[in-house]
Amino acid sequence: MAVYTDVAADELADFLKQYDLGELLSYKGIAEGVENSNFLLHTSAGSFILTLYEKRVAKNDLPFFLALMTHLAEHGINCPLPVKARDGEALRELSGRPAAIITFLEGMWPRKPNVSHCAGVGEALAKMHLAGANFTIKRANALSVSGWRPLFDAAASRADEVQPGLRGFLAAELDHLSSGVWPTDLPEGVIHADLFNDNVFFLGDRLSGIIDFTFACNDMLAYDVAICLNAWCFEPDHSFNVTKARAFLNAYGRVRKLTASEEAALPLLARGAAIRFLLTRLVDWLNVPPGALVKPKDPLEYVRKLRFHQSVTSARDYGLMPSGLVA
Ligand SMILES: Nc1ncnc2c1ncn2[C@@H]1O[C@H](COP(=O)(O)OP(=O)(O)OP(=O)(O)O)[C@@H](O)[C@H]1O
Ligand SMILES: N[C@@H](CCO)C(=O)O
Repeated sequence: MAVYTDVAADELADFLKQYDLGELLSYKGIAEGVENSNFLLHTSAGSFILTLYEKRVAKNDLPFFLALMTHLAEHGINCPLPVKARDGEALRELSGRPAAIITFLEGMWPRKPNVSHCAGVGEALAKMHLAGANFTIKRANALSVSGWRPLFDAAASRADEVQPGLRGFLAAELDHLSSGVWPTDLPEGVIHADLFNDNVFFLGDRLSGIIDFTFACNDMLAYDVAICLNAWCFEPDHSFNVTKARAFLNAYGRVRKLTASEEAALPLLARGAAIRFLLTRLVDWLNVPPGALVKPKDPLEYVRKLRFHQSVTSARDYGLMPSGLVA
């Protein structure tokens, strides 16, 4: 998260009068993250996170995110719970933004993910996919293939300022991914769609919870797997770590086995996931709002990752044995 919209102390104290959360003791903006404005609140009832939803979040989608967290928590996934105000509603408005308070989750996100973290994420992702199976509200993925072209159009004219040749590289990849190759017949369900290391908390080596459902949607389950390969299985120098990928995929497969079609589609899905994050990062890199407390993420990291996936010929390169045999 970040802070794009500031909240004054008296405004926040007034806002909290709508809840049974006691008295506001202290609060501070959270600089981490890039999407929404977030505050850590300490009240006489405990610690909470206040989110003001910003640019990429459509207000109509908020009931989906809030209901999903409740559903997942009821189905054994450790994630924050929306806090309802006295009128029974969790979704409100503050400083002109849609806003919600969620419960605080203990733990730390891993700054340097290791193989054991990757295995933990694989298991948790598969459990989340199973837990989401009977969630009835639907939300299409606004950042799938048809959502990438507008991002490209918004950044194209300045892309070469970030890296010479980037515009042509992105255009060629987008043309490929939108030429009819993108899978349409893989198993679908609720996906997190942003399960990066800063959205997974650990207590020691044990995964303690998952946060940040603001990109969650219905899409191919294997696309979520591909997002995690990008987010968890590369080193700081952006080289691919097949040991981490194998640990992640095997742990996922022990809970929910990937089908042969899902395995075969992984290289393509990983390319799609890489361009999705490359494009949102590029747009954000070129458009930092003046005065915002935010550190934009490096888009070029995803150029390297995308080039790697372009060189992959089968899921074996990600450490999977043929037909899902555990390595
Ligand atoms: N429920 C929670 N419990 C404890 N800490 C939280 C919780 N929600 C958010 N945080 C803190 O706020 C930070 C940013 O949160 P979050 O990832 O939801 O923001 P974001 O703007 O959507 O970020 P991004 O999409 O870039 O990951 C987290 O890394 C964590 O430190
Ligand atoms: N997790 C994303 C930011 C939120 O979409 C990234 O690292 O680019």
